[in-house]
Amino acid sequence: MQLNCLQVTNFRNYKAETLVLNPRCNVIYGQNAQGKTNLLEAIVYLSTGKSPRTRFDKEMIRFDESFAQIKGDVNTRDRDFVVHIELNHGKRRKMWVNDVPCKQAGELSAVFQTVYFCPEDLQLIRAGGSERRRFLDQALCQLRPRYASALAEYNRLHDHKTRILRDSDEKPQLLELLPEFNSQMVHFGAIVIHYRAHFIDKLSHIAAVNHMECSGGTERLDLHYDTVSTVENPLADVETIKKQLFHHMEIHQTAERKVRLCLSGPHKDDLTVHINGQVAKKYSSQGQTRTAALSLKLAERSLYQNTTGEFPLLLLDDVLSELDPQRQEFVLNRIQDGQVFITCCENHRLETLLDGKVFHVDCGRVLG
Ligand SMILES: Nc1ncnc2c1ncn2[C@@H]1O[C@H](COP(=O)(O)OP(=O)(O)OP(=O)(O)O)[C@@H](O)[C@H]1O
Repeated sequence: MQLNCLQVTNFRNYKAETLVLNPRCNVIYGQNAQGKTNLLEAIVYLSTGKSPRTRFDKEMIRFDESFAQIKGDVNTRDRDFVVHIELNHGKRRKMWVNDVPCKQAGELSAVFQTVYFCPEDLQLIRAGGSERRRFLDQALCQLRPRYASALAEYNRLHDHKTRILRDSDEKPQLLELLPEFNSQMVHFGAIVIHYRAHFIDKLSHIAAVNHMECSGGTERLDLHYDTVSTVENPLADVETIKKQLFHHMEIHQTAERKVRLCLSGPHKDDLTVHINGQVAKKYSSQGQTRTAALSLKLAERSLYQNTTGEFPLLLLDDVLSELDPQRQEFVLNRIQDGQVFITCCENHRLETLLDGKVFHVDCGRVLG
């Protein structure tokens, strides 16, 4: 899969730019704050309908402009697609694939997929469970449309149930709706757990191999899926998970009403990471954290390739300069296939190493 051409209009600090891209490697270089990450953000947004940096679409519209557009010419499964998104202040965004309007962002991921890696991804190992859930969700939503719709439905129900519990003093009659909410949440929650478990199962094997190799054969990486305690085997079929999830909700009903919070369901899931038997979040060094985050992201990329037969676009935002020579070598060896985008502050040896094209970015202009 490859992005042949990217057009941005009024996107972040870009007025109107068109980049004709290399099928292998595209190096985007420039001083700080010139617009390198903005271009990667545009590509991620085009493939997922989500920005890796903000929840608010309006932030991506150029200051003092009323709209922004991103357009990409994509080739995948030997077919050409034009993916197009328009953002407008005060209006819903619009998305098209080959001029056909899209209802959901998942329709974009059906055309092309991206794996984005930036220095903040160290938080994947260091931060709380929400960062790792975000990683799982972002990866699975691109890979499995059924997961994306089950998750959206689950989140909608969860928000609604949270409001009912929160406002239960003022509107106690709404508590009568909870059994219906619980049964719906169990239905969609079981699908979410099922997909997460299978994804982590496959990811853990590839990530462990990556980590072992990247650490020079000295470190063992283990991933473990932590979900609702009554779910005995998250790899089981959806019906079995449903029953066990339902049991958990039942035994937490009274407590939920008391603390007015949703205490049961996969919204509290986590992916625990161990390095040589120790919890990475607590004990890993900077280097181990970087290696583990890298191993996970590159495993995500391999998994896409195993599932779809094509490599997703790999976007490396200012990460190589943060890595020591051994890890740089590891990354560069791993990305000899598929299309890659790399941002950096200097036009260094990458172009020759990976046989690609270099774009110099300066004040929101692409100088070629
Ligand atoms: N909506 C917007 N309209 C106009 N300019 C914006 C908008 N959002 C961000 N910018 C500008 O974009 C620039 C940052 O771009 P970006 O994050 O791509 O930089 P970068 O080249 O990746 O820098 P660094 O190397 O420091 O990471 C800033 O100057 C910021 O003010």
